[in-house]
Amino acid sequence: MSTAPSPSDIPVIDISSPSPDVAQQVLTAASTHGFLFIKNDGVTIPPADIDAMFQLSREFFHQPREEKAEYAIHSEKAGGINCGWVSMQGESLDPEGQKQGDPKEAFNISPPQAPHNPLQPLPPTLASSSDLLSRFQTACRTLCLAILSLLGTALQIPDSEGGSTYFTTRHDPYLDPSGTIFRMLYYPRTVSTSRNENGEGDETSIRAGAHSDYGSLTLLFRLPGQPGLEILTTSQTWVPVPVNPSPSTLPEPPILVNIGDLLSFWTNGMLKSTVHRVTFCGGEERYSMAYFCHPRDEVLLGAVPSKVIEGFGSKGEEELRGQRRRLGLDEAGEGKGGVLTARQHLDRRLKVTYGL
Ligand SMILES: O=C(O)CCC(=O)C(=O)O
Ligand SMILES: [Fe+2]
Repeated sequence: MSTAPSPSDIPVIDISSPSPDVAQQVLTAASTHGFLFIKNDGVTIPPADIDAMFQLSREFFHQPREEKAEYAIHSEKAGGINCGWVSMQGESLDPEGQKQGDPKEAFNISPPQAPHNPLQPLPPTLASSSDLLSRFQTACRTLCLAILSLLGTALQIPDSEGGSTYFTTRHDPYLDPSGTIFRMLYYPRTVSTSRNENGEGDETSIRAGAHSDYGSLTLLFRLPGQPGLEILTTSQTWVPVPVNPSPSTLPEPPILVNIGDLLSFWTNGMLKSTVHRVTFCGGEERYSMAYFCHPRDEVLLGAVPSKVIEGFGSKGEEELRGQRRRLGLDEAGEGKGGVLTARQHLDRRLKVTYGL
């Protein structure tokens, strides 16, 4: 009897010497867990920059509310549709499962290297570290492209269709705008007191509601001693994902990567866009950072030309059905048959999240 994969099986993959074997390891993790750890090589995303980014995040979120509110998301000063500051309870990642929005704050920053994006005005605390911010986002992008290239290799996309560059060329922000966004997250210290009749915490014990990510890949940075992230396994149980799965051998926490909805659609459900959430787990203040990598807006999410995906066949259907349910696509009768563009998919998700 096969057992459901558990987060303790999420592999730590060293991609510093890319090879077909490494590519296969990435594909296997992406199609069983939808999550994988990438060993931090100390160069692509220097640990010192990760530390400096967390320090910057602390400084920013600890400022008085007015300083942040000036750049509130959807305000004129925010600088773009999904940019700027999200206040406590300003966002609901699981609108059906939660009465209130998530008890967290966020600040969304658009890519620095996209010439067609209007320059996003940043609050002084962040603007004074704009070099660090740009460098960090560029490094995140480099890592995402390396992973996308490995996926192209493992899926054996024919060279005539772009081979290992199939995904990377579709992510080039110089050609078109994209939904790529970098997000700093702050979960203030809060005491969860609500219990239901079974003694279980209700939705107030949730810091970020159950959701899957919207883009193609997400890089997630967390801090040791700040747990809370959980993934929903195929046996429908919530299991924590450690910050560092092998602290004795890895001095630096590896970088957590998860597959988003777009890559799942694109691969006919072979890659898993796994549902995850953040729980209180002690209720101390918590910081995290997420780099949401998206393809260019106009990219069509039709089938990727891959014999590997064809061979996977209908096994991805359940994954796709779950996604459609989460997105309300079946109920609305939307999106059936037609191939969505990356932007259409993102707009749909943002509408639900922010009630736009
Ligand atoms: O804070 C975390 O650990 C996860 C956040 C997350 O899943 C998200 O923002 O999409
Ligand atoms: Fe997420």
